[in-house]
Amino acid sequence: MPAIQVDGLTKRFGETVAVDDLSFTVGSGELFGLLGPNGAGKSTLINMLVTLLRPTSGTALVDGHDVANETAAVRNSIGIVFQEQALDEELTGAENLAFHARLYGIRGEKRAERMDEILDLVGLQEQRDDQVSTYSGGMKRRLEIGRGLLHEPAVLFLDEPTTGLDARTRRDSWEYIRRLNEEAGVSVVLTTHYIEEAEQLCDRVAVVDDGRIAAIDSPSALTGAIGGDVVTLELDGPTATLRTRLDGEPWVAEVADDDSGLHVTVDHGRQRIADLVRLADDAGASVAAVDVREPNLETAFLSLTGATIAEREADAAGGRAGSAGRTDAVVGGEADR
Ligand SMILES: Nc1ncnc2c1ncn2[C@@H]1O[C@H](COP(=O)(O)OP(=O)(O)OP(=O)(O)O)[C@@H](O)[C@H]1O
Repeated sequence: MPAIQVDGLTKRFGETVAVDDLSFTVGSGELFGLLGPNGAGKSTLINMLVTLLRPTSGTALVDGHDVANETAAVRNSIGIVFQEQALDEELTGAENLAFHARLYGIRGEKRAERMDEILDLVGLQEQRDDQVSTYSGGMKRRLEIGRGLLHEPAVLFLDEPTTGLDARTRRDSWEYIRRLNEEAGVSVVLTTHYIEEAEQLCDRVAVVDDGRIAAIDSPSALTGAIGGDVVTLELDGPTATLRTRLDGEPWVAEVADDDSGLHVTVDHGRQRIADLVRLADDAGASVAAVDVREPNLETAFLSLTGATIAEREADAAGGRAGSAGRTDAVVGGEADR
């Protein structure tokens, strides 16, 4: 049984289509990422999957349970870590876990055992009796992740799990997330707007843009699909002859030009620089500068959506400033239906 099966899932807020007719499957045991800029619809999607928002249309099964009418079963099958921290800072790490375990009806010896396992898994055994207010940002995040795993959920949802952490702590967090995915055997669905996080951590990534999935595949397949490196030649002199010559070269996959220069797509860009400079010389154009961009998820995102994540976020910030319509209380009124 897949961890998640989504069919035609849609969520509208008035005129805004936050999630637009999505269909995809997350395999059991998979570490699955939703990558997209702020405002792409990732949180809305997650909130429907964890039963905090009712879909406008479409269906979603989590661990085989329907999010629209098997709310309790879905909630028992999942762990959630939200963007905003939700720990009691006055309590110790162990007390935070114990409180949560009680909520889930985990009692007696079982509770002590499970807490021990979790504290080992997230590397907080030594600090279990320290007050959470003394924890670093990374430790707090690990405690929250551990808490989400206490009741042995089939699927763990992490909404922007490393936002606000410094680069080093972010990398450490990836280690823990990978470990719990492997050791605890839990399927993980995380949202991120960090390209590197999706690339380094996820088995498969859905590129989400404007409520839709632009592509879904492993990071290497997504980057491979753009095909080759892009060598940009900044040129002095006419470029028409050079363009024609390049079009005739079997090792050149594509040529495009704009104000910044001639963009030549080739395999192994660095090894082709000498050839490109020679061809330019022969064609009467001299090369003022060369730049090589090797494909990564950032360039894949760009080629799939026509903009970088940063550009999309700037657009969204502009749009948001202009509309006062958004209510941030995503669960408002819908949580306890
Ligand atoms: N409760 C709401 N009421 C009205 N509009 C909403 C609501 N929640 C989200 N939206 C809109 O739906 C779109 C998707 O938002 P969503 O929060 O899901 O994006 P996101 O990718 O998760 O970004 P973020 O990381 O900022 O949460 C945005 O245009 C947003 O303004």
